[in-house]
Amino acid sequence: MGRWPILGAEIDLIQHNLGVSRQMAKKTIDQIDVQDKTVLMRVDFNVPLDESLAITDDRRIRMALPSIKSVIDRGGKVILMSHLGRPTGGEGDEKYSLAPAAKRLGELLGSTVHFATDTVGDDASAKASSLAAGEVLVLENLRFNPGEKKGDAEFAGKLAAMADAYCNDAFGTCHRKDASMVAVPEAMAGKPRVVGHLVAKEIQYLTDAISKPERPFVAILGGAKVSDKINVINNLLGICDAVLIGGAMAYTFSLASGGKVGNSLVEKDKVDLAKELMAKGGDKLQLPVDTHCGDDFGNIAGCNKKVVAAGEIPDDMEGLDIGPETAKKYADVIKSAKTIVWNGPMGVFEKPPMDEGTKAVAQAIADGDAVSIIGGGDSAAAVDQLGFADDVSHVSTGGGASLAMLEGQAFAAVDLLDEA
Ligand SMILES: Nc1ncnc2c1ncn2[C@@H]1O[C@H](COP(=O)(O)OP(=O)(O)OP(=O)(O)O)[C@@H](O)[C@H]1O
Ligand SMILES: O=C(O)[C@H](O)COP(=O)(O)O
Ligand SMILES: [Mg+2]
Repeated sequence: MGRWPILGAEIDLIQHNLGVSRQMAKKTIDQIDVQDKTVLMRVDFNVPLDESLAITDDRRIRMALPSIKSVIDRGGKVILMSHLGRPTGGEGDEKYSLAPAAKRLGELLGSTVHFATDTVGDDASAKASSLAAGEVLVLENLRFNPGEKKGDAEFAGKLAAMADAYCNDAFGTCHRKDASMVAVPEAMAGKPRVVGHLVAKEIQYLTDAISKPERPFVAILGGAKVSDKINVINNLLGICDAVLIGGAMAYTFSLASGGKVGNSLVEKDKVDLAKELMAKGGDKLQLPVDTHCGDDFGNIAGCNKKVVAAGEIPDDMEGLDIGPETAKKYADVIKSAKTIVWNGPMGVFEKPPMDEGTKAVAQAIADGDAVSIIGGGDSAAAVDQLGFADDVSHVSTGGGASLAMLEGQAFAAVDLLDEA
């Protein structure tokens, strides 16, 4: 691991962008008068749920508490809005309800939290207008309304009309331009539009940590959102010294190098991009050398499983984790790093033994002495569940959002808010 090339121009660009769009001080929720006022607060309650719809990691809810308390403790009313998952508008969407998140919030606050079964319909309007000072209402999943993803102005106008002020405390969603992130605050021009504690804290931490990273700077990328996150690799190659690939992302690369991927999750339309990235990345882009695969995703504990060389996954099997050789190879790189950004588990960590790759990476971070930032709903759940949360420097609530920051992307959802 002797070579750590740095592309100075790309670093300058990132630092420039971080400097311009992140360090502009925004007005915070604590700085506005909320007594008897209604605050419409966008939070990211997109929490991981198990098959019985129990929340497996409530970090995103806990991290929103300071902003919610800031309003209710000062005699204000809070209407919370969030998305959960990616409902398609068809059968089975019930599993994306925010009802479990509203219930958990009530437990954490130790008070009744009202829940509306719609977002801009009769139930939401009735419950919003009867809200008393110090009370909280959670609206149903914003993405049940197609207007949310489309940034629809009419949908946004109805949400905006419910409140006297807007607060963005949804760090995990700050890279999105959904209606609740951009069109709603736009529709509330003239009323206070502020950031919450979580957004302020995350942006500050990530700006400080990644604007001048101590080197070697290693990025670890995995998880399931391949088409969302594969594009970021191009930029990561410019600013990091090594980029380690795991999770489902790995199989698109395998396909690009002519390997056999069986039934693995792949994005065929990203194969050309994967080829370009491999050519650009050279040794810096590190791919798995072996894969732990299985023949039944629905029954991982009981199915046939075996470790094969990367690119040799049998036709009736799928890749579910990095193999032990890859874990060892990645652990060596991680232990010599000084800054680490990790988004996306190395495998299906929810189902042992496919948690082994993720565990090995987490252990290597714990054994090393790098500043480590783990981002993402499921990645945060993984480090918590595997017992490593205290060994990382910062567990960010944003996966895609922290990667977007790393790219130096501007957040329209933050830029349009009031300045302090
Ligand atoms: N080989 C694989 N095949 C299928 N799913 C995988 C594989 N490896 C990891 N996963 C799944 O990826 C999911 C997490 O990916 P995701 O990209 O959502 O990460 P995240 O940390 O939640 O980031 P974000 O906050 O951006 O969603 C986990 O549920 C895990 O089971
Ligand atoms: O989990 C996340 O990264 C955020 O909640 C955003 O979700 P999305 O990727 O579905 O927009
Ligand atoms: Mg996720």
